[in-house]
Amino acid sequence: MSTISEKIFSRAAGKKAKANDFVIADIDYAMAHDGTSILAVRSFRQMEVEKVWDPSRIVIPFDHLAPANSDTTAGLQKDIRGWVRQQGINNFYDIGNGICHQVLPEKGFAMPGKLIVGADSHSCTYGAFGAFGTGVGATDMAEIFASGKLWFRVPESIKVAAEGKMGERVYAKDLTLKIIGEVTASGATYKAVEFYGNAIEELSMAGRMTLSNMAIEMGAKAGIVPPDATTFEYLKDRAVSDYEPVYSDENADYVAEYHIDVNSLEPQVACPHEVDNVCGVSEIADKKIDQAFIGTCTNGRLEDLEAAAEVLKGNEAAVRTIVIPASRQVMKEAARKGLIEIFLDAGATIGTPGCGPCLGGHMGVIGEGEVCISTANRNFRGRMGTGGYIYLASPATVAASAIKGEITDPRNI
Ligand SMILES: CC(C)[C@H](C(=O)O)[C@@H](O)C(=O)O
Ligand code: SF4
Repeated sequence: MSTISEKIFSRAAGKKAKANDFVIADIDYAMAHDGTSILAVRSFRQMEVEKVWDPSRIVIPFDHLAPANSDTTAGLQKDIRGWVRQQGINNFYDIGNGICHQVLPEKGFAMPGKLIVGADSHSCTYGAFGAFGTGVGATDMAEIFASGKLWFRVPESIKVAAEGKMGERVYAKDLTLKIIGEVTASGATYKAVEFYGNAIEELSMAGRMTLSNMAIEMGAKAGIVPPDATTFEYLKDRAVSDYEPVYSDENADYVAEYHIDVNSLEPQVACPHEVDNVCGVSEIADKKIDQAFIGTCTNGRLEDLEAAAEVLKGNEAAVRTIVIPASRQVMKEAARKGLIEIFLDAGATIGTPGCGPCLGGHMGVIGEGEVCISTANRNFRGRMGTGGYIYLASPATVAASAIKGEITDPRNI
């Protein structure tokens, strides 16, 4: 009896794999972005291997400091562009294409049953497609570049079941924050979380990506949604290869189970400086903010921008508000649907698709003592600027808070 993770590792390792086994697995797709490819390529060069194992399985998006914010960054990015050309890596997505965790799914690399490894901690996002997606360090990525393989300890699994009907202006982000509050920031350390229940099944792909994206915030190695008709529909005309959906056996082993009732779930907020410091918006309403940020690999998708625009339409933001679509594709659709105009009319600033100020590099860093409400996935101390305070919430809650200049329940707009 096997879990999804055990089955994926059994295939990738070419032998039966059970939780806690050590295996050497073949990687289906490997991703490194501008931030981590620099270190991965440095290590790869030290290994004195001439050619990467398979250029068609490597994806390099530039998103973290893109466009470059300094001459140092520009030089490093120039070097990687040269390396990508020299290695014949065609899946290179330069500045403005968007955030790695949006670009890979959009381009059809995230598929059920695949083992997808990224040099970025939020590579668990690909679990939304029934893949085993996980993050590794840059030196591990260098090994993958060279051999296409990496060692793993097969994780044990946890089951999270969410049932019920979510109320108006309550979204996947609220459910995700609720789950993290219950499981805690370390409650799933090195475990694969599998998500079940009608509340998960009813989520769109965008909602599932929000959920899987934040699995790492519980310490999880992966956060997997079993693939279904919603998944297959998204992948139609998009998947870059054949794929084989993988499901857990009925009596598979889980080391823990959580049940979440979403019927009475109110919009949630994660307060500084821990992601599991979660409360209902009513408990923190009226907290003054200095900045609102809508974007990131957690909540910068079309559906997120639609939810924010619905709240912002005809209103004016009381604080500086930054909107950054997760990808060029998202931005294009947002423009076509008139969302960009709604944001501009509300006084918001629109940024180049990419990570933006999410990790405090550029495009909206906050000052000492300032408060930002953000749709991102991390509110760690200093992440968006030294001495700053970050509150995490859904795009609708961030939009409502932008209008009022204080944390606001989107159902009250
Ligand atoms: C820069 C990168 C290594 C980092 C990560 O791995 O997650 C970043 O994307 C983040 O969100 O903090
Ligand atoms: S948007 Fe934020 S969390 Fe996502 S990859 Fe970029 S920096 Fe990391």
